[in-house]
Amino acid sequence: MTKNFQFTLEKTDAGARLGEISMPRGTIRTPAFMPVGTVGTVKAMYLDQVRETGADIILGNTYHLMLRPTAERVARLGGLHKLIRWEHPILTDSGGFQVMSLSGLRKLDEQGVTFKSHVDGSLHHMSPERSIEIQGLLGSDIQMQLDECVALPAEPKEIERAMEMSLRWAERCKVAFGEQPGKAMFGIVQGGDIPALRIRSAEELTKLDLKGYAVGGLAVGEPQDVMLNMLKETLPVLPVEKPRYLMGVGTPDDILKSVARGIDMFDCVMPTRSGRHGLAFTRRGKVNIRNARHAEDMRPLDERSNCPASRDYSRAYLHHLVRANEALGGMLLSWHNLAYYQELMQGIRKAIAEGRFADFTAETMEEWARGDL
Ligand SMILES: Nc1nc2cc3nc(NCCc4ccc(C(=O)O)cc4)[nH]c3cc2c(=O)[nH]1
Repeated sequence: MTKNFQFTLEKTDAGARLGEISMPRGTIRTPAFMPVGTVGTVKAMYLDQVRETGADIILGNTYHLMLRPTAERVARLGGLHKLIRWEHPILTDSGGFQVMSLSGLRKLDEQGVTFKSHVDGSLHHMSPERSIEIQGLLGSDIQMQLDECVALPAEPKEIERAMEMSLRWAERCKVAFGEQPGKAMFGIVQGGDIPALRIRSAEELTKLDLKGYAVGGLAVGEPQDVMLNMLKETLPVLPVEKPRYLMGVGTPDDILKSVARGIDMFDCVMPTRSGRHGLAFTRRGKVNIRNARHAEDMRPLDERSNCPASRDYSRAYLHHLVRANEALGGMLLSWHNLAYYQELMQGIRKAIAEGRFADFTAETMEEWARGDL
C-alpha cells in the first residue's frame, strides 16, 4: 500500500496514454471514467454495484455537500468515505462551476464567490481557501482548485480575466492545501476557446508543480471540434508525467477522441442522468428504451455483458418500467450505462497496452454506426 500519490505512465500509443495513479485508498487505472456522486450518492446505484462495474474512483461535489449536510457535519460523521461506505478514492470538484450553473450567484470577486443556496436560499461565501478546507473536511483524496469557468461564447477580455483570476486562485489553493502526502490538489486550465490563453494558463499552472492538471472551461456547450482543438493546444504544454483530467466529459465518442489526444481521467453525469431518462448507451450505439419497438422485445440490452442489468433483463421489461416511471427502470439503466462506460474504458486500456488504440477506435465507432439490432 502506497502512502503517497504516484502517477505511473505505463505505455503510450500515438497520443493515447495507459497509466495508473496509486494512492493510499487504492489504485486508479487510467484512462479512467469517474462516476458522478454529487451529493454523496451515485444516483439510483448502490456503491458496491458501482465498484462491480469497474469504477476505481467516484466524484463528489463541494457545492452540494457544503450546503447539505455541510462539510462540518460530514467531518463529525467520520468523513465522506465512511458516511457513504466507499473506501476507494474520491475526487471532489471545488464548487466554482456548480455555483455558476446552479446557485443564485450574488458576487464574484478576487476574494471568492458569494451565492444563494439553491436548496434554501441562504447566503454563502466561498473563497479558494474555504473550498480547500471543505474538501479537506470531506476527506477528499483528489481536491480541485477553486476556479472560474466562463460560459461560451464569451468576450476574449472576460475569458482572460477569469483565466488570470483562476491562476491566482490556484496559488492560494496550493498554499491552503499545504503538504498532504497521500492526497493531491489538481490545478484547472482555463482560457475558453482562445489557444493563447489556454497555453498561458497551462504554462503558469505547470510552474506551480501540482500533482495533476484538469482541463476546465469545456463541455459547456461548445462544438466537439472546438473542445478537441483546445485539447490539441493545451495538452502538449502540460507535463507528460502528470495526469490530465477533462472535466465533465462526456459521451463515449468524446472520450475516445479525448483519449487519443492525451486525456487520462473523465467524469460525466451522462450515463446516470441519461439512464434515469430511459437512454441506454450500448456497443451498437444509443438505444431509447421508451421507443415502442422495444415493447415486446425479450432480448436484453447486451447478452455479452457481465452486468446483470445489461444481460438478465429484457428490453420489454425496461420499456415497461421506464414508461411507468418506475424507480427500477432508472436503476437498471443507470447500472447498465455505468457498466457500458467502464467496459469502454477497459477496452481502451487494453487496446493501448496492445498498441492497437487506433484500430480499437475504428472498430468501436463502426459498431456504434451499425446501430441497434
Ligand atoms: N471546477 C470546474 N468544474 C467543471 C465541471 C464541468 N462540467 C462540465 N460539463 C458538464 C457537461 C454536462 C452537463 C450535463 C449533462 C447531462 O445532463 O447529461 C452532461 C454533460 N464542464 C465543466 C467545467 C468545469 C470547470 O471548468 N471547472
